[in-house]
Amino acid sequence: MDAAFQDFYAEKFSHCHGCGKNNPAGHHLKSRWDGDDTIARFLPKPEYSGGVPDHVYGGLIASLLDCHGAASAAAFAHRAQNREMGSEGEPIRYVTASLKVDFRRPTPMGIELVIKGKLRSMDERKVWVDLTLSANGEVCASGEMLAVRYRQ
Ligand SMILES: CCCCC/C=C\C/C=C\C/C=C\C/C=C\CCCC(=O)SCCNC(=O)CCNC(=O)[C@H](O)C(C)(C)COP(=O)(O)OP(=O)(O)OC[C@H]1O[C@@H](n2cnc3c(N)ncnc32)[C@H](O)[C@@H]1OP(=O)(O)O
Repeated sequence: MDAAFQDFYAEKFSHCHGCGKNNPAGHHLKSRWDGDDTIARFLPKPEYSGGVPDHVYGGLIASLLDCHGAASAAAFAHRAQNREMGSEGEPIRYVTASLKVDFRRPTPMGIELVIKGKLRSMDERKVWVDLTLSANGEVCASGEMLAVRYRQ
């Protein structure tokens, strides 16, 4: 499988609980291109249940949207410069400044979740990403993210 966007994060920035490869207890979310959009797949472990065992905890859903959205923002910004993540030159890094999540229906446990990102708009320093999290082809949560380019 192609490398994921997160595989190109510098070692020192790879400790995120949601997506850092250097966090042994983390989720290791992996985001990739899906045409002009982005996609990640994730199967939650049973301990991430919500109020009932067969529904996923909302905090995990927000976390997946957060990590996928921030990685997608970086990828969209690279493509806008006709580059790919990991290409030569200074990496373009984004952090989440704002994330809105709408929980539309309970997210079932035991089913691979599909997280998608779509570029809404971009300016010099900000990227707005529309997000969805689906199970069995049904959107269970949607989100809107503002990611801001990280200056350090
Ligand atoms: C800071 C945490 C660092 C952690 C990550 C480290 C490095 C990142 C590097 C690479 C990425 C690689 C790995 C990342 C791993 C996981 C990522 C997963 C996603 C996350 O989990 S990431 C953690 C949660 N995330 C934060 O921990 C951010 C805390 N925060 C800040 O560090 C600052 O807040 C920052 C940098 C966002 C901006 O600060 P700043 O001083 O550089 O710039 P400024 O405030 O001027 O904002 C510039 C323009 O954005 C507008 N703006 C800002 N915030 C807004 C909001 N909430 N709503 C609407 N507009 C907003 C302003 O209004 C202005 O707009 P305008 O230019 O038009 O006036």
